[in-house]
Amino acid sequence: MADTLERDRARLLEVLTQRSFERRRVVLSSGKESDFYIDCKRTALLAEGHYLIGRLLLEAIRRDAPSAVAAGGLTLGADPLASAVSLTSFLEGGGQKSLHAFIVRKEPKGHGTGQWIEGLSALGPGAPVAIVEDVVTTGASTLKAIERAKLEGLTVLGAFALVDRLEGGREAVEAAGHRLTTLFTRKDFIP
Ligand SMILES: O=P(O)(O)OC[C@H]1O[C@H](OP(=O)(O)OP(=O)(O)O)[C@H](O)[C@@H]1O
Ligand SMILES: O=C(O)c1cc(=O)[nH]c(=O)[nH]1
Repeated sequence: MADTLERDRARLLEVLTQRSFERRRVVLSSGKESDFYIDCKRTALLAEGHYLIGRLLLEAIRRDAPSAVAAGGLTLGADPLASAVSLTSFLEGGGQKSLHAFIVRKEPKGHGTGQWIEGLSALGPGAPVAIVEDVVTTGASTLKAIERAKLEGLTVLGAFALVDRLEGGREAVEAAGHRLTTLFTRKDFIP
């Protein structure tokens, strides 16, 4: 099992490097400029990437937040991650141990239900959840998901991201009292 997870981790890094990592000038979500970008969606929306992300994020959640009953995060980056974790948990045994997925909107839905979180109705009040994220830069998006989940009555056990760009996001999330687990850091892409 440990061997296959290690192999999956190496393969996910290979796919992210080939498909998602680019050296180019970009403006980031925070408004900061950077000379590289990691578009994790390109990997997460590939069949193989979706599979690998599901396996590896679920394993991290089971290890660091074993009582989580759901995984979700801020749309859009987190959407395929939450889906992958949820599907994988069902395929790996289903039943009581599977994790539901949820999606935190950036703005509340402007009509209909007006809700902030899709998938909330499947979760009871105070339900323990894991926040998932693709890239952590300043940590603002992760914190937005955490704060909204808490405001909607969920209990946040921790955040789980694919890549930590090592630009202060971990410190911000931890300063707010939350644990952050990441599969990779910028050093895996720029040694
Ligand atoms: O740690 P931060 O400084 O918040 O930056 C990281 C966030 O930025 C990106 O999302 P983006 O805002 O580009 O939105 P998208 O997922 O809808 O593309 C990425 O998916 C993270 O959520
Ligand atoms: O900070 C961001 O906006 C950001 C950085 C990055 O490498 N990838 C991404 O999707 N967003």
